[in-house]
Amino acid sequence: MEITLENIIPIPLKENLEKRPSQVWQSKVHFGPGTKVKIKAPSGTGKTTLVHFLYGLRADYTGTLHWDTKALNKLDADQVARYRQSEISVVFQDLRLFAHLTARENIELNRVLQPKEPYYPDTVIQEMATTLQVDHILDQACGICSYGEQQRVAIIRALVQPFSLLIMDEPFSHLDQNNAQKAAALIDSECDKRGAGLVLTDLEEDSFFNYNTYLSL
Ligand SMILES: Nc1ncnc2c1ncn2[C@@H]1O[C@H](COP(=O)(O)OP(=O)(O)OP(=O)(O)O)[C@@H](O)[C@H]1O
Repeated sequence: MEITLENIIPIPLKENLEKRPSQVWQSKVHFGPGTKVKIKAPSGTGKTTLVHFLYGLRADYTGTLHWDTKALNKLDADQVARYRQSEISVVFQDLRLFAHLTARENIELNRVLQPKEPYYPDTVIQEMATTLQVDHILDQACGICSYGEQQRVAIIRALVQPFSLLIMDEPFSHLDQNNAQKAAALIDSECDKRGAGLVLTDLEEDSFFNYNTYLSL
């Protein structure tokens, strides 16, 4: 899928935006397959706001946001659900895991929520968890996992479904360099396997991916 933003202004940030330039807000921007985009911006400039707009969770903006050729606000609930099942995957900054479900159950929900076959067999959960060193907490409730463990579970959850665009909001904020490197390598390989695009927001620069584009907010 392609996401196109045209002249988007978040209503809560409108006054601030009049004081500073941005390469995303009040511009025309495309996100789509095959392109890795890094959005580096200081705290409070709207990274999470942007991710919520892109995923269709918030619409308190002016301007237009298209998923492929349709304005997001013209898609019905079924169409939005289908995109989220098979085209767009996300790692939220606040992760949005179910605290009372185990790590495996959280991941499994995403894996099986497919109209046809799951993209991957369930054995892939164990493989990815071993790669990211969270296999020992797979059967533990997410609510009692450390934030860094939960972050890796949320990353795996995003990777077990099909997608052509992966959006991640500060996905490595609680990972040490070694674990962030492993997670990035797994993400990179899963994106390349699907020919998918990546949009990653963060406070700092990183060398985890070969970004095609860098944008400021
Ligand atoms: N639903 C909302 N309604 C009104 N204002 C909001 C809403 N969500 C966020 N804001 C405000 O918009 C600004 C940007 O918030 P946002 O969480 O998008 O920033 P961020 O760049 O992700 O920050 P951080 O790096 O600290 O996570 C903040 O000043 C915040 O208070």
